[in-house]
Amino acid sequence: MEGYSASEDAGPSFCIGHHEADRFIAVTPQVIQRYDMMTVPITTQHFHTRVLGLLSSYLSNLPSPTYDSIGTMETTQNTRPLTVPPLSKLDSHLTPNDATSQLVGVTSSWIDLCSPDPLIADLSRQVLLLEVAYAAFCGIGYLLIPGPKLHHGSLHSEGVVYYARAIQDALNLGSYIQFHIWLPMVDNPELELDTMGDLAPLAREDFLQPDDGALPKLDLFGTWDAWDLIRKTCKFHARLFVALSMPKQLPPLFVQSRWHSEPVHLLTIDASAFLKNQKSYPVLSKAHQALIAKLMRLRTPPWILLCGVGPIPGLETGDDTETSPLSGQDYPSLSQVAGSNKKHFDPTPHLSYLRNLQQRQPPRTPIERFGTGYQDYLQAPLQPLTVNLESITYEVFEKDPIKYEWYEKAICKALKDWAEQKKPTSHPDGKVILAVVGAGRGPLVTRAIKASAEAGVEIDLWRHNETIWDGKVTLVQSDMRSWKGPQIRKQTVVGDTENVGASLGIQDSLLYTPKIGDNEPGRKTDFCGSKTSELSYTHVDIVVSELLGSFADNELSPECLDGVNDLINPDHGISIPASYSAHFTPVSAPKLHSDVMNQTISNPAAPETPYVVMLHAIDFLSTTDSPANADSANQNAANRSSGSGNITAATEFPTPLVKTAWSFSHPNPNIPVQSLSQSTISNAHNVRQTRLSFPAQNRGTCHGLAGYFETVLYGDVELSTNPVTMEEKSASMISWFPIYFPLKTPMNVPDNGEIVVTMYRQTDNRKVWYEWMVEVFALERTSAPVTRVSTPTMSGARLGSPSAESLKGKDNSPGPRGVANRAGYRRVRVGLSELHSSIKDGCLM
Ligand SMILES: C[S@@+](CC[C@H](N)C(=O)[O-])C[C@H]1O[C@@H](n2cnc3c(N)ncnc32)[C@H](O)[C@@H]1O
Repeated sequence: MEGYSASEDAGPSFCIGHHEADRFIAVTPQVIQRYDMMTVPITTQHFHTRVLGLLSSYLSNLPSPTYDSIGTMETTQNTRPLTVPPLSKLDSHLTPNDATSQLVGVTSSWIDLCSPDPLIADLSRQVLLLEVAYAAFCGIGYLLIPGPKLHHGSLHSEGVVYYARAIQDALNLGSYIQFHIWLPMVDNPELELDTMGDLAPLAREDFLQPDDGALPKLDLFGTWDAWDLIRKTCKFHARLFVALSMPKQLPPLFVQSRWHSEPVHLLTIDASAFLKNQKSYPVLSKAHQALIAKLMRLRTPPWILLCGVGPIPGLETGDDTETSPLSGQDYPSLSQVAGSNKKHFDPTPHLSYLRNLQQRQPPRTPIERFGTGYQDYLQAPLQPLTVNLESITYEVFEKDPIKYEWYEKAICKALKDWAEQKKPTSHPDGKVILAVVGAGRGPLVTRAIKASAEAGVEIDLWRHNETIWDGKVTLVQSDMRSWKGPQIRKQTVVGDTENVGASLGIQDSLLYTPKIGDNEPGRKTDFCGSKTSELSYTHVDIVVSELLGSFADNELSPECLDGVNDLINPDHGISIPASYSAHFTPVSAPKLHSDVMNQTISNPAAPETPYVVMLHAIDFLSTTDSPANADSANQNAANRSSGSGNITAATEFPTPLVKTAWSFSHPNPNIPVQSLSQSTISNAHNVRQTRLSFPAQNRGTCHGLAGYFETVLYGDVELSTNPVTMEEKSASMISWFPIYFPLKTPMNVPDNGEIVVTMYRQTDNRKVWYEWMVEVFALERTSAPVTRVSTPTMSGARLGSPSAESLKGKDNSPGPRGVANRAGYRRVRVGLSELHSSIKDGCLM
């Protein structure tokens, strides 16, 4: 944008904390030192030992579990409550003090809320709740809760519901505390190790399932699944967040993008995730840097917790060496090191690295700067035909660095073509008659005048006339749908009595009357008082409009332009835009879902309202990249490179599969003749419907649809908000945020599933609204896989294995031509949403 310099953009600031698994000292403001915050265990080793002792003596007196007469083991006999007594003085170092606001409390990791043994699970629950209650008493505002244990012998993820239920209790107990569930990015059973003193191995054999010998596998979405269950059980609680642990080897980008859509408020980075540069300083790989950069651009950027990076200098080691952290573009710059005769010793190199990384964050893009504070913020749609926009709103529109440029380019091209093709104009003088309809404060008029000068083609411009336009423009103040068109003078005599309004086809009172001194010499007299000429209606050669909404037609551009359709020169007339189309793709959007649910309390129409929203924390459920190939290849490359430098495209999240719902073109030769016997004008020709299928490579939850638009202004001049084409067609355009169609109830999507969306644009001739419905399908094998490759059933797909790659739909094919027809498989519908309708908040015509 003009006048913008990257240096003005402070970029995101990093809040960095220190975590030590066994911190023995009481944390005071002096201890925190150069960090922004610090973790502290709620209870001590003393408490741990006390609970283990209690359990041990209890178990030694407990007979082996037995089934009762009905055949259940969940009896009082087996689950007799063992009560953990309240915390004593030695059980916690924590006391309310001045540092409390900078502390993140950590609950015990040795408990096992998911244990299949009800005794262990209940004991764990008691420990957690005692700790939460004590943290609340001390005024702790943030808690880090170790995530659920997912593997118990051959049982997998069985106890997560118990864990979730305990978290729900904890949320009620610590009513001012923000809870962060600490999770690895993927479920890697090999890394889920029990350590000395853990309760998990104490689960009684009787409650475990016999080992089936099958080795548990790495599950890329295993921990996300657990999180999904926890937050659903807790009804998307507003104080429940993710603390995400960043491993040394990052998972594929499609897993990263899933976490990016979740409320990750803490990002933990272990010392082991760092690489060493040539000078043995800790640095992060490019892939890690890229993920951090993306997370830091979220509406609520996560705090970073450095784990296991050594003790706090001077306090936990007795070493109080103080050296200012290194800084520079390339951390740590070799020249800095080489050129310095002072020996650097940095006691907190990981922290210095992150501070330096913060300074190297790329400047925000124009749309990010423009949309600050609007990320993932739901905005109610406009009523453009019934509510007048305020000047400030226009001022915001007019800041767009691309839209007006592109309109000028399109008008210029259209004028040049007109002249080159020697097309007759609607004006007797040969001027091209151009009307800007819906001109707002007139920026498109200014652009039309510039385009005319640039193309060297004279125009007769209809809109409004102010001094800056040098009287070149004719203003008509009316709804464009009641305008009868421009008028030209014919060389015959007209009577004095003819009034201006009649000549323009609208009421006099709606006309702009130039003040004395306005640059319109004799215009009024000329216009109606000439005795030598007569005014008659003529056509418009080029109609320029910008009536587009985030979903192209949602602000009723089709209906408005229908109103001027007959005014356009029938032989050569042009509309800029010539056409526009609506596009969408299914998304996981947990934050938007919970916001919509909150709004539903006061507004029952909320879950059936399409919202304008700057989408950030979302994950595309259907993508065009092959997760198995492209992503992991990119990922490996990105993981290998280290140090500083630019973050490359190899770290981009997968490209969404965005399909076209429908389109509109202008002028429209197919508007049916309206019946004179009807009091209202039929709008049936602007109804649309579509049914589109989206292969979903990975399991997830569909919360709604992300909608976009594309428009052809003229020739190859196009605007787009579609994330797939925006960069190529109109990068940096800021005028439109996407649209979001919510689902009342989120829908689970299985791995290799398919999402089919049916959508309508409806009208009752008074308003326009949308209806949408989502179906989810799983693929079920009906016979042995077919190895022969035969005719593709959909573009980009082959018969045979229903791998994510083969499920990709690059075309716009709807459900019936989607994955269903693959030999050896059939589609099984596993989910069906209700038919959502925005009729209550429909756009008034
Ligand atoms: C999105 S704004 C665009 C304003 C300006 N052309 C620009 O690009 O900055 C659309 C404008 O069209 C006007 N508008 C919408 N429907 C109209 C109609 N039926 N007749 C006249 N003006 C209309 C609105 O009031 C608004 O000023």
